Amino acid sequence: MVQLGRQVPLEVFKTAKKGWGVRTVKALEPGTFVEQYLGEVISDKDGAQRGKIYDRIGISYLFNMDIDGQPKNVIDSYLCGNASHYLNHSCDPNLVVFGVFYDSVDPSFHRLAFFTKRAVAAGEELTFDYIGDNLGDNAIVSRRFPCYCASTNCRKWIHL
Ligand SMILES: C[S@@+](CC[C@H](N)C(=O)[O-])C[C@H]1O[C@@H](n2cnc3c(N)ncnc32)[C@H](O)[C@@H]1O
Repeated sequence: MVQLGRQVPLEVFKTAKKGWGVRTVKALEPGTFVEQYLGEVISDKDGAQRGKIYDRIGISYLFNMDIDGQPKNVIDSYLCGNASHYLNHSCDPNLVVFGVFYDSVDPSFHRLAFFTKRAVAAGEELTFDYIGDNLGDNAIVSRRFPCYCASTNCRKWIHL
């Protein structure tokens, strides 16, 4: 069983073009639990309202909890959260996010847990795909902005 409270040492750092980001202090094996996305849990309706405000300031910390295509709650880490608040997008990410039922079986109140999808070197930036592979099409509810992930398969724009 994954202990969601046990975290690997992370460091928030200033990236060249993406604002703040998160890197791992230690090398990580594939499949390592890294962190969960924490914040205020709000309805998808309230999330849409806040999304409009965040669009105006050009940054968003909303994470859609949709795991089955049905409207669900949204996690907003703008005011409270943990280091995952600073995780940036990559088109070739080293993290994957899963909906995890940990202390509730209510389908609206699962946790969002990040795991490594490959081996990660110490000091490497941790990223996930904002478009989402396990969590429907809108991992973070927002807008469109140019992608600076610099991976060889970069899609150039992030459409949220
Ligand atoms: C959840 S925040 C991530 C932390 C953010 N870098 C910061 O400084 O607070 C999401 C925002 O980070 C920026 N961002 C994340 N990934 C990016 C990327 N690959 N290219 C450009 N900007 C990115 C965008 O401004 C996006 O709205």
